[in-house]
Amino acid sequence: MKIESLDLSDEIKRFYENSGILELYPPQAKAVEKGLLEGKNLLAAIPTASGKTLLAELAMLKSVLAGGKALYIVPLRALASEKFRRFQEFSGLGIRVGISTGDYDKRDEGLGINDIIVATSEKTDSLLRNETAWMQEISVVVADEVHLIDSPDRGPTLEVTLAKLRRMNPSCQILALSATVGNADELAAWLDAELVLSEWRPTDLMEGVFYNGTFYCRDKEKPVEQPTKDEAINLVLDTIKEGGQSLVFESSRKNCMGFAKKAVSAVKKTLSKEDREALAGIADEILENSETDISSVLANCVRAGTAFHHAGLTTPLRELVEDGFRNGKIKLISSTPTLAAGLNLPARRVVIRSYRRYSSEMGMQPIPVLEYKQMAGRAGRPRLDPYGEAVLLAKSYEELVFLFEKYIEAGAEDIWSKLGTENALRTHVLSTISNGFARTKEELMDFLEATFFAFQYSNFGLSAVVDECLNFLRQEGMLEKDPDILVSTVLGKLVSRLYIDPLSAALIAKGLREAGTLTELTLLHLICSTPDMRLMYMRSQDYQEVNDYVMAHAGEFSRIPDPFNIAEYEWFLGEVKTSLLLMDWIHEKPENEICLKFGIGEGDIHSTADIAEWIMHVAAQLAGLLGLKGAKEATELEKRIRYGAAPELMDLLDIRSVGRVRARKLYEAGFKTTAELAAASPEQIAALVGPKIAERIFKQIGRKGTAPESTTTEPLEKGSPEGQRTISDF
Ligand SMILES: Nc1ncnc2c1ncn2[C@@H]1O[C@H](COP(=O)(O)OP(=O)(O)OP(=O)(O)O)[C@@H](O)[C@H]1O
Repeated sequence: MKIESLDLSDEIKRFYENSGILELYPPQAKAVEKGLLEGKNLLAAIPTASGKTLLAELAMLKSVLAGGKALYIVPLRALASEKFRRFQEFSGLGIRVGISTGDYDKRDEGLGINDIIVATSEKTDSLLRNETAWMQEISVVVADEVHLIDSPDRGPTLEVTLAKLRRMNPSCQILALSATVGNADELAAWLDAELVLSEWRPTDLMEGVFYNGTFYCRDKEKPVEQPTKDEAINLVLDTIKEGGQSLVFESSRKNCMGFAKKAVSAVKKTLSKEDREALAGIADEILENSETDISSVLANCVRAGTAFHHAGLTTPLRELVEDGFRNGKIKLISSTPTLAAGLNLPARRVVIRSYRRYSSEMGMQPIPVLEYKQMAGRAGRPRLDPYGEAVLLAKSYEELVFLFEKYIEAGAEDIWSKLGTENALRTHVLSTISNGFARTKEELMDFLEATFFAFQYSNFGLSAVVDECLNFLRQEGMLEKDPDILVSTVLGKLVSRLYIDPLSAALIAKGLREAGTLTELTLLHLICSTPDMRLMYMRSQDYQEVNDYVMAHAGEFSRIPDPFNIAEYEWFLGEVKTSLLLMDWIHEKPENEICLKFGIGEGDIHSTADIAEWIMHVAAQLAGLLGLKGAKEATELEKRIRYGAAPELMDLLDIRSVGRVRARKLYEAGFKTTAELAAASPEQIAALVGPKIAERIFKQIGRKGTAPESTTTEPLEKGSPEGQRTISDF
């Protein structure tokens, strides 16, 4: 089906033809036949890189150019940034694109001027809770990676958000993009959507198992040279020899770093002079961006053409590795599965070195087929590779047979709603009531009928869980006591707007009420013991490694007195670790020292600080509303967590491009406030922070006798240690 033949404006057709896209891929053509461009709801359950995003673009563009507004929902902020960058290419069509991330109690009304808005499902939910006006105008909703409805921590928010959006705008078109799942028909039926099921891919995917020097795939047996003792390195070298690159997926950060290091000597020998020069440049940029031991290990790997990629790296470092791989210089990325979650970084060969994952309940378990398919689907760059190869490693013939049966010949599992637990439901019951979607139990059950959970379990058992939630919310003062009506109290509305688990809010209020003197550690412990913070800790990529670390330091951690002495606050060691980590952070301990002490990456410091800042903000708001002690202390701590600095630097830290290190340097040199800075000479400040930063500072604060220029909207220097904040994943 030619782009030319589509029911689209000429300008849209020209846009795609100019980017070399003349013909639709088969699944895209099927979607058009099923009403994609006629406003029909549609679920596309098709493989990675088979054109899902483009399919959604066509519908969004058609609606937007007819006066509509599109909302593109993704699970991760990293993905939001990727899609935002992609959609900015539509500016030539006069289309404005916005990205909504950050604070969850903001309405982001200003974003309403955009035609396409990209947001995470959590942010979308918070915009609904804050009754953002432009949400009523949405004409097309795209739910990307919709199979994540299956995930316990992100799934419930996605399905409730979709239910709310459909309730609010019954006429808006829903486009759900999913990896191949076992029950796509059920998911489509829930969304009243047409279903496009396809296994088609632009690049042939050869899935197989490597055993005893041979790659077994379909009916082929491909011997692979064994220049080293490590089979995975041999596969990487074999790929380089064929002019391709490799992604190697590992089960933990330690293993992915270890593999990248181990492959250095073999991969280095394959590099051309031009590659080495380009790689040296990337390595230097990495070292300019970050001064930790991990980043110097990464720089050394990159110089040799290998790299590792995991959530502990800061965003700038991850982007340098991704760009270096996309432009063909980095030959191997060894990664944890984060990379497979939707990021568009294909490679000729994908090696799944470990198909097991650590689960706290059952130890090492085989990953789901869906997760394997996500990783395997990264094999084969469209238009660049003749094919893609996904390789599982077997140590025995029995394992080879197991892997073929479990992963290659099997279909993906069904996905299941995880909404039916009190932990998942509590926050959504409160927000549904706070936003007026339900004023009685019946109306609440009627609303919940629209969720995927009710569709799969026909509301069985939901009523009992809902009652538990309502009782909890009433006893915590978030709902009016009258059992016949559902009305949020002022506290309930605030908790809903702040986008925090009501249980977290209740624990914070109790802690503020009952704790003794409020020290920094008390307040940090308070927020670290909330379910929202624990979720972040549990979500940390290598829960096993984090847990091992904590247990190894149990002696040290258990000596920390529990500042609360309150029965409900079991002093979990993980919270101790996070509290102590944050204490070091706000006391300006160097990032590398914190990384080494707590066995984490810089990215972890920033994502922990991101969440902690938010929950400390909530603590300040709750203390203010409830008239409890701690509002002032929490407000100050919120800012200290944002910047990782002591109170005296707060004034300087309000200046863009001045982070904790530069602020401390200026302060120690006698420039303690912006006023003292404004009175200084450019030479004095340039001697401390360099001419470029000095210029930026004076642009913002002006110099004695001169007015500051309008606040610069220029982006912070890519990866500058000052103020560069990675963003937590949702
Ligand atoms: N019909 C087409 N003809 C040629 N190229 C296409 C077509 N559709 C998409 N592409 C290109 O293929 C690549 C992958 O497309 P797209 O991002 O839409 O796939 P996807 O399934 O969303 O990928 P991912 O699973 O990584 O999100 C993009 O570079 C896109 O420009």
